[in-house]
Amino acid sequence: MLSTTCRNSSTKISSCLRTSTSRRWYGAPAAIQALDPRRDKTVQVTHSRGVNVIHDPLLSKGTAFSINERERLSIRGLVPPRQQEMDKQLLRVKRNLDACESPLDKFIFLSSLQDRNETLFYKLLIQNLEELSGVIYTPTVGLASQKSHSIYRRSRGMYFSSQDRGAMSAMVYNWPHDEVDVIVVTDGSRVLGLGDLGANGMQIPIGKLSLYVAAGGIRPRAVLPVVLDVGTNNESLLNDPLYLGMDHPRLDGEEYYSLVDEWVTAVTSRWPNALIQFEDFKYPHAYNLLKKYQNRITCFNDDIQSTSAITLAGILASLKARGLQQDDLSEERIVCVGSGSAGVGVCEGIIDCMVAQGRVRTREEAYKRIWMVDHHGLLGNNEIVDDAQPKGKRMNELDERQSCYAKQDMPDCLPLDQVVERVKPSVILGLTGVPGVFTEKAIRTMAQHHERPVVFPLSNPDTHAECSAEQAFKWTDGRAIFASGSPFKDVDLGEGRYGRTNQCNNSYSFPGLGLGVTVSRASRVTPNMFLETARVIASLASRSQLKEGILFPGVQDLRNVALAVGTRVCEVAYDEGVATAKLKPGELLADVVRGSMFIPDYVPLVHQPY
Ligand SMILES: O=C([O-])CC(=O)C(=O)O
Ligand SMILES: [Mg+2]
Repeated sequence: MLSTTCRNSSTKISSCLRTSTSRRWYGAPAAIQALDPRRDKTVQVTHSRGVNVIHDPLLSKGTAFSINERERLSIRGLVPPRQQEMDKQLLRVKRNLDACESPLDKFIFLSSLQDRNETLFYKLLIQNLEELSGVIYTPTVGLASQKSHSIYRRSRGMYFSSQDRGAMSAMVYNWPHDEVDVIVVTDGSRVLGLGDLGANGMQIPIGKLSLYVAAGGIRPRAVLPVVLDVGTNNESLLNDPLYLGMDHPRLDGEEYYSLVDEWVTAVTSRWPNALIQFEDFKYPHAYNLLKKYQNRITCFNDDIQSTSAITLAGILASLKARGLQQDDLSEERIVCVGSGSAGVGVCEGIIDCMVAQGRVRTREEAYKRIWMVDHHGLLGNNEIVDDAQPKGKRMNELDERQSCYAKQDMPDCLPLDQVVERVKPSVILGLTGVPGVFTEKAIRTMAQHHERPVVFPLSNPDTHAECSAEQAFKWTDGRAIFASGSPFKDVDLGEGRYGRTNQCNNSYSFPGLGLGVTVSRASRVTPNMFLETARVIASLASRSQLKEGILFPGVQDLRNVALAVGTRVCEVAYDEGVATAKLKPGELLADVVRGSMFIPDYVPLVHQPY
């Protein structure tokens, strides 16, 4: 467990790392260092020349090629004569970006920059992470996904579709890079809270992987965004002549699972060490795939597991903010609205934590602390007659994961307002994808019973949040502890007081997780990695920040958060015996992790003939 004594977020993160690594040290993984020319800041070697260098976003320096490089790489005369360093380039791209009128224009501009010059793109992104994560990631990436087929410029990543059956093990060799550390894959069936967007879902893996690089320090050439295009049930996309995905309804059942299986076999045969992140798969496919693969390959599901880690971190931090014991979650009364992959995943993480804290004896006891509500109402007992809903309406739809939460002493399908009235929850979580589901009545009722009600509308993008920050603070007289999946501005409460908003998004958890898994070359992603991720993040805000309702460091600090999480995940990997990177004694683990993080600086580019 990391230190909880530090004060401000950046000193806190670094001293947490010291505390963490003082327990043990590991040597630098020589094999890993040797793979990346950027880590030791020496040179980058390429077989390419001329326009192939200028047009390769991983090699291109735009106008920053030196005279020497221009000569040796045969690009003399192919770029303007003046050599311009990165600071000037940054000035130009930032000005152009600021001139874009809409967030979608900014998205298109940044995608084009990423396609021209990844080093510059990542420098700009890291320097402006808070502002730009809202463009390349939620909320704007949601709009960009909806419009992806009409704003399409250039392909990024790989598509595997229903017409590629039998060809996938060959297709994976079409990807130009032998080293792939992280793959983010979606079938586009539940893109954020926006539903089925088919092949347009590609923008999500691209955005996630941009954060893997910017925050998690994974190398740009070692990431692979993937869409499994199994069709779409989105009629308006199917009828749109510009749509770029397969024009048939979604495959399901055996047809679906065998296609995913062919893909998993193909990618793991070419890149056996890569971490696979399943993203935005609809329930129950998300769970079925996780169950099938989590003990076979290095993989996890972002919406189930890393959303769970950050939400747990938020609840743990809120305990401290409310002057309660962080190591006792079992006194909380939690209403979770949403029973899909994220809802169930978040609740499982909370249950795991309650059990790990040793305050409940069994999981059954822990389930009693969570009331789950779906679009029908409470998951309750359909034997208890309630006029509000016809008896037996929904119970048989629940699977074994959801039915653990069904309350035997309350009527099934009880509406949210009545659930809140009866339960008097301290925490309400929204994972529905349905905007406005948190009613004024429900939140006001919470505020009557709790000094600081914890209100987390977590659905993305912001237009799909269960309530806005403004509503949460208005309905609680400014007393809410508020966190949302997508960013909301702090709310001016008057008289110099502000309602502080937190972004409780898995972007706080997955980059560090991927970093730790990559550096340790963990063969499995284990439940403890998520629990420890939550604990690390929950320990990062200072006492005074917590008092104000600030639960996490800001988005601008995501790189430091990833470093703290990555270090802890590495430790867990070695402790649990799943790490496979061969380490020699000599360095602190935190230094190894920090030293492995990609930094977007130009290094001399050297041509090497084949
Ligand atoms: O992408 C995000 O912002 C968080 C996430 O995984 C989701 O909402 O599906
Ligand atoms: Mg997601």
